Amino acid sequence: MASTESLLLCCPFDYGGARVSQVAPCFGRSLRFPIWNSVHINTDSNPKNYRLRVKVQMQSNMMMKPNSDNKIPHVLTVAGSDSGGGAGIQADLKACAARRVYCSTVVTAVTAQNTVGVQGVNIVPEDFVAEQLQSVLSDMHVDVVKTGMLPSLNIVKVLCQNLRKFPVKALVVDPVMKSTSGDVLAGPSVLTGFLEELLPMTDIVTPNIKEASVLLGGVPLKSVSDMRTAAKLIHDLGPRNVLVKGGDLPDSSDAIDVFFDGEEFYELCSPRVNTRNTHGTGCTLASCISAELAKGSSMLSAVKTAKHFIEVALDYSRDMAMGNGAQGPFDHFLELKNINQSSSRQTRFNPNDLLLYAVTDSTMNRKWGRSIAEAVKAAVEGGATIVQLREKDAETRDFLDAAKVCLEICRSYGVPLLINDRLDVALACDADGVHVGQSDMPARLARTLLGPEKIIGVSCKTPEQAHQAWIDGADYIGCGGVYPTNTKANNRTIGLDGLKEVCQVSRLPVVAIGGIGLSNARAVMEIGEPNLKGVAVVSTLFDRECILTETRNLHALVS
Ligand SMILES: Cc1ncc(COP(=O)(O)OP(=O)(O)O)c(N)n1
Ligand SMILES: Cc1ncsc1CCOP(=O)(O)O
Ligand SMILES: [Mg+2]
Repeated sequence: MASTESLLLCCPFDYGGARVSQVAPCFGRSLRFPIWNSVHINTDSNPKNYRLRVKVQMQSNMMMKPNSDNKIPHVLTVAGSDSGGGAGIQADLKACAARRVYCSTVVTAVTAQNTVGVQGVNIVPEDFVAEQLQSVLSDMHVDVVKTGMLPSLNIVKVLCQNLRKFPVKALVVDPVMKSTSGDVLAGPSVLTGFLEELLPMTDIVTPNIKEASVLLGGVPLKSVSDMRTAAKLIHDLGPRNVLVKGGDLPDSSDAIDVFFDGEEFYELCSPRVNTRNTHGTGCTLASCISAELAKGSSMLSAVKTAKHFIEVALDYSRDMAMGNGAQGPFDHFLELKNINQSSSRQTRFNPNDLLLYAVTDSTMNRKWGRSIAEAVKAAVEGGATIVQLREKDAETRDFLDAAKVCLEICRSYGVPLLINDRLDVALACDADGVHVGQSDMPARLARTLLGPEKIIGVSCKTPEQAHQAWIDGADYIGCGGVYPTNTKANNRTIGLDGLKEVCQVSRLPVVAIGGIGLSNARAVMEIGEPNLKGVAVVSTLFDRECILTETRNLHALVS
């Protein structure tokens, strides 16, 4: 059995698709929770019973990092305490810690609560809420204030006074009115405070469909179309952005949230996770949005990251057993995996990185007598903006060694490095992500195994595949082959029309691939689809004498 600092993994292990069940000592039960640091592969004689021994260390990646102004990103949560630890202040603290942001707390109420329901509420007098606000805001630099349970009108007023006195970068309002168990946490008088004072100061408000209905005087919300209307009407109440959460919408296999920024609507869609452990999702989502804003993200990107974090956390915790009630808490700390603080990629995926996507090929490198690392170095020096190691015939160990060297090179240029097909190699070397095709590891599983931060690209030839890639949590689509190519055998060509069709339905950024070179790259980039972000090329860079020159030439053409 595993000790407190090591986990024993016993799994049928297949390099194309690692299936993992893991004994997690902290919970004393099985949990899917990919925490990788170092992996010792002990190949015994029975290939079905390979054993991976995984040592887990608390890593420096759990530390907070200062923003460009040299200040630690800081969220102040103004919310109620949940004695059960699943929601409220406790969820906010865990969410911010998981997103590596400092979190201070102003407690507005103390609830006696568990997985069954709310047994009691003790409201903190408004003077003492004011005292807590004064203590924090007068002393510490706070980037974002996030509100949860605001149980009295006077508390709302005290909060608004303090926000006027101590302005912050953003105000995130989770208009908590009922607990997950249905108990009332804020009565109708509070609504007046929301409508008259708080919402006009708010940067984003995150109601679920019941809360959206209350904010709008009781109109029922039954469809995504109703959610869009509600988002618009709530926006008219003053907040700059609105996220109406559709998790409770009946008859939907996906969790669809509607985001409205005053100009555009976005339907943010993720698969519904089948679990009882959803207590605290609203608090966590708002806290994650706050944390990302505190780190400097744009609003839409903060919302997307937060939504993805929730999806992955719910998925990891779907079987967790805590309490006897109908709704359990989930585990926020899914991210204790090995990211070396000093050298890891620090920002989330930037679609503009797809501009000039260099994909390596071992046959071409052999032909020209160079190592993978030499080829990668020349490509990034020439201006490649992202690199994929596509080493179809490499031995695992050689591939891993080469990947580590290439990762160092790419990191020193700030260029993301992805691994083609091989999640095991990507995990083992802590690459920035993977690219998978339609017959490789499904993107959804890749997301579960790699966690929310890694980049996942999926090959798509059709609009249906593009839609699925979005649902599965991919970051971008590789679309092709656009033109005929000798690099990938038996690969159907879709032409510029096929590329256009995929771009038009894709909610993800797209990179075109297949037969692209100096003669046609401009035509590809000029198809006029805003989400086509770049070209991915193999032979045009790597089946040439001078990779550096070819990359420079292509870079000049596409930028
Ligand atoms: C950027 C990019 N797009 C598409 C592919 C093709 O991936 P896949 O369909 O899995 O085929 P293989 O590369 O594995 O042969 C890609 N590699 N990169
Ligand atoms: C990997 C891949 N996927 C679709 S086409 C292709 C090969 C692209 O290679 P090239 O740029 O040499 O045509
Ligand atoms: Mg593949």
